Amino acid sequence: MPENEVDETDCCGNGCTNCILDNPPKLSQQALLAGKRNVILSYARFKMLSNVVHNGDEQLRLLHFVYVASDDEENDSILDIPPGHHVMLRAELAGHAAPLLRPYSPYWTDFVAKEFKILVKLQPGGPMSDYLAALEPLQVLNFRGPIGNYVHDSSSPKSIYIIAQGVAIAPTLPIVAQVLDNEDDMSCIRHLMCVKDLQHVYFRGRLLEFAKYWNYRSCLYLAHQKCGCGAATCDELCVHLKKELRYNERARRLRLDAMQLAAQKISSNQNGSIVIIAGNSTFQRSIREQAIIAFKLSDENIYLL
Ligand SMILES: Cc1cc2nc3c(=O)[nH]c(=O)nc-3n(C[C@H](O)[C@H](O)[C@H](O)COP(=O)(O)OP(=O)(O)OC[C@H]3O[C@@H](n4cnc5c(N)ncnc54)[C@H](O)[C@@H]3O)c2cc1C
Repeated sequence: MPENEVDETDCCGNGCTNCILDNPPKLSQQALLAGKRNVILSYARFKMLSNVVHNGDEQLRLLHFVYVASDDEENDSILDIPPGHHVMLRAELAGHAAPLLRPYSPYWTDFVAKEFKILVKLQPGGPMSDYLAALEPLQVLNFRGPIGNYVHDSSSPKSIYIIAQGVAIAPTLPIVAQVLDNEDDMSCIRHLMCVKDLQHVYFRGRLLEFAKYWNYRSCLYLAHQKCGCGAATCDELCVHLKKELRYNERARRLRLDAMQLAAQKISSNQNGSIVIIAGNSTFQRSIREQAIIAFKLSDENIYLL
């Protein structure tokens, strides 16, 4: 059986937007070109290198994994998880008759060293969360992928609107980096983060590094941020909010809606626009509707991660 083939037992049953049954792990173009094998196409063993608390929040963990080769394996492989794709974690847990499957979206991958990192928000009482919370370095887990349908074509520059909710900012980072790291890519990015307040903005330093590029701009939408100005809403021009922001950070104390999205419209004349939405399914549905109103886009230009 081809190593990227799937059957019903590969589905986690959570109704993911990009279910593995509709998006089986794709053969890697880069691996084919390099004459190498992508190690993660069927379940592969990955050793955990670290399990680190993020942003001072015990419920948030940065997990780092490296591929474990078998003793007789030749060194003819790579790890290709393209931006915007996720992987499936399979774990056999005590008290569960069948293996437990949960998808996770890497925010960093090393193609040659065969390593990747994920940001995990532990869900209270969730079986995979309990398992991951207690994981010690050197424990070995099984992952498979890459799963997804987002493809970026650098030869056709676009206006790219990336809208992320909370921790789902993580899988959007490689999508941004893919554009900014290629100086021939003329695409322009608007990276819009929807979070409760500034405490819940993750990878803030990384966003500021991105902001050095001419074709990138971000904005934080803070639905419940308090501000000394006492007004119902304000933005980075407010002296009180500005004190809480880092250099050049842009923020609005309100929810992102169609009107706010339209105000983020990129003025340059690109080959069309796409919208990428990362977050839970309720968020994806709601932002998709707002994006259709704001940018008059059709469904094929909207990617849900
Ligand atoms: C494509 C995809 C990519 C994902 N990538 C990541 C990732 O990179 N990092 C990450 O932490 N999680 C990610 N998730 C969610 C992850 O797969 C698990 O659902 C999560 O870790 C909880 O698993 P669990 O077994 O502990 O709890 P479950 O038994 O699945 O859930 C326990 C409780 O938490 C609730 N819950 C589960 N997930 C969420 C959520 N996101 N927001 C609010 N409530 C929730 C459930 O409704 C339930 O009440 C992704 C999900 C999808 C579909």
